Amino acid sequence: MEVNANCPNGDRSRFDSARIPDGPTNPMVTPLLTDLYQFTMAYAYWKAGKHQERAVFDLYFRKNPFGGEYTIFAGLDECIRFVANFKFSEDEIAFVRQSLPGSCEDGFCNYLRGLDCSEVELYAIAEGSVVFPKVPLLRIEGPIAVVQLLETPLLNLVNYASLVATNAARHRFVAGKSKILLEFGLRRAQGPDGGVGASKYSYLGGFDATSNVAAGRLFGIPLRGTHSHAFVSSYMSLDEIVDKSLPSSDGSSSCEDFVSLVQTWLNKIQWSSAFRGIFGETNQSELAAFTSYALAFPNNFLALVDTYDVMRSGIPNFCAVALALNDLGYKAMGIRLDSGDLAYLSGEARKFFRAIEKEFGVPGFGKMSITASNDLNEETLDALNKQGHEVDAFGVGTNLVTCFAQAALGCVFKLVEINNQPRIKLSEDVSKVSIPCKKRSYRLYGKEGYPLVDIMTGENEPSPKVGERILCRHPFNESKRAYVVPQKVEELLKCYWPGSLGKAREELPPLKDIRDRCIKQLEQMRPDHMRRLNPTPYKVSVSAKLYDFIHFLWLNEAPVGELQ
Ligand SMILES: Nc1ncnc2c1ncn2[C@@H]1O[C@H](COP(=O)(O)OP(=O)(O)OP(=O)(O)O)[C@@H](O)[C@H]1O
Ligand SMILES: O=P(O)(O)OC[C@H]1O[C@H](OP(=O)(O)OP(=O)(O)O)[C@H](O)[C@@H]1O
Ligand SMILES: O=C(O)c1cccnc1
Ligand SMILES: [Mg+2]
Repeated sequence: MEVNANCPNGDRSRFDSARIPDGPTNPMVTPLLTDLYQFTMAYAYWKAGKHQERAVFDLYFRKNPFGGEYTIFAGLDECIRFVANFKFSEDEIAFVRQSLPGSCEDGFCNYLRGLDCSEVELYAIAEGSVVFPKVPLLRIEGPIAVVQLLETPLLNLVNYASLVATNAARHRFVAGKSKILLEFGLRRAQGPDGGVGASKYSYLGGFDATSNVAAGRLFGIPLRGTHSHAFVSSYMSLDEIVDKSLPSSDGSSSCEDFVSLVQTWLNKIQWSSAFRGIFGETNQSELAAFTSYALAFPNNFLALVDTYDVMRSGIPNFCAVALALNDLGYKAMGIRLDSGDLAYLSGEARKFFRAIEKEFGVPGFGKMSITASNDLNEETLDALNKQGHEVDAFGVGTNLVTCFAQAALGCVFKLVEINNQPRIKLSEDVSKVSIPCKKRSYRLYGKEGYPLVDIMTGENEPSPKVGERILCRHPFNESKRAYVVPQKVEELLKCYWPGSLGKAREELPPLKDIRDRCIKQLEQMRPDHMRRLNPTPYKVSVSAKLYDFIHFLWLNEAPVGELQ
């Protein structure tokens, strides 16, 4: 048995045989990363001798983000790493002691000293799943005081992760499967954790790569990048290039003056009848920058072409360098556009590349990759699609990582049972009434293979069966109900942390597998749930028995008003 050195409890045999996960990626994620009121409540539970009472909490959200009808669940891996390694240090205990209002008894410090999550069980939907409002993403059971302490960190680990994964999935949906999506947001992200989290969860949600080197190292996300305007404008002239030699790609020969070869090609393009009148003199400092970059990366030459003038300078300069590389057996990668009308410029660039292919007989030159960036978001991607464009890859930063279109997901953590007694939270706003009881949830699939409905049942109800008709009821609206004969039934909540129970525990899959799951699940959804404009809400329901129980409890708990 392989166990992590940070095992939260000296007695490792108390944990199940699966490996204890490493601690959270961010070392800031400690038991103190919670709200003060969780500690004051824990103290009060302890003082009242109530801290060991067995509680069940659900973590769920109430409304899908970005005006859509689906959400991607992300952050589970970090939640389990946190729970598995939950343990207070002496320093932390001392800080809690001094932070609690009034005096704190020694007994509470001793209690914190022995505290871990060995008595906690955590059930969850698989990370990367498509999920819907009101259905618990996590169900956490355990002694009320410790589970209460977990509320804020678990919400913190799930909320942004799921929001940005959903944002990424939505960008992927608009861009289409065939496009490359690059996450470029680190410089604009909400601090270091925002940046690293954005890279991780954008990849999970369907992006192909990130520019964030730390995220590449931490999570194995493919790294991609181009160069910036500073690189282009840092060059003054071709004279700056001292070492001009470049061996051919197969090493059989060497070009002693690559700069001259580039200039020869630029002349050829300039004087060819196909390009006459399109451009005159190009910017020579830009040509120097491109040439220099090609000398450094002959196999990966990609140029940012909008520093001076895309069509009159950037594109012809790029083509001259690419053709010179081609002479030596190298294939240039392409260009990046970072300003202007990206539909128009990508179309013009494509025409230019095709004309080069034809004029100089270079097969494949017309298919040169075009990357676009600059304040992209779902709307601009959609607008570009409608106009028609020739972009192969999109670099998306600010709007993706800051989730500019919606700041937070709004997951909540609600007590649904204590000491086997179901609890409900009432609200004037029906959508905010919690669904009581320790529950199971299932996804029911229809004839066409699409998920039809998610249904929650009481813990001890029999599970829905394939081919057996079941009544699915809207949790709060009496008139909304439907019979479903499922063709496939998938139980959603699986045990990811059994505490010291001997139960089997779900493995935490690698990020790449979580991403694959996300992509596959999104492809399985009925298209009308996915469309951007007025998508159809997915049905979330409860069993007839749970429906009756919710309404019984509601009436029981709600005081009857008196009219005067
Ligand atoms: N064809 C298009 N349709 C819709 N939006 C587009 C199109 N092309 C570009 N955009 C978007 O329009 C905005 C253009 O940005 P902006 O007005 O700042 O000018 P710019 O060309 O980027 O100039 P700058 O050199 O200052 O960056 C960006 O958000 C970009 O994503
Ligand atoms: O626009 P975003 O989606 O955030 O994508 C990342 C941007 O960051 C870089 O430039 P930066 O914004 O630093 O400078 P610039 O816009 O002035 O080129 C890059 O050239 C992109 O434009
Ligand atoms: O590699 C790039 O082109 C890049 C990286 C980060 C931000 N903008 C662009
Ligand atoms: Mg910009």
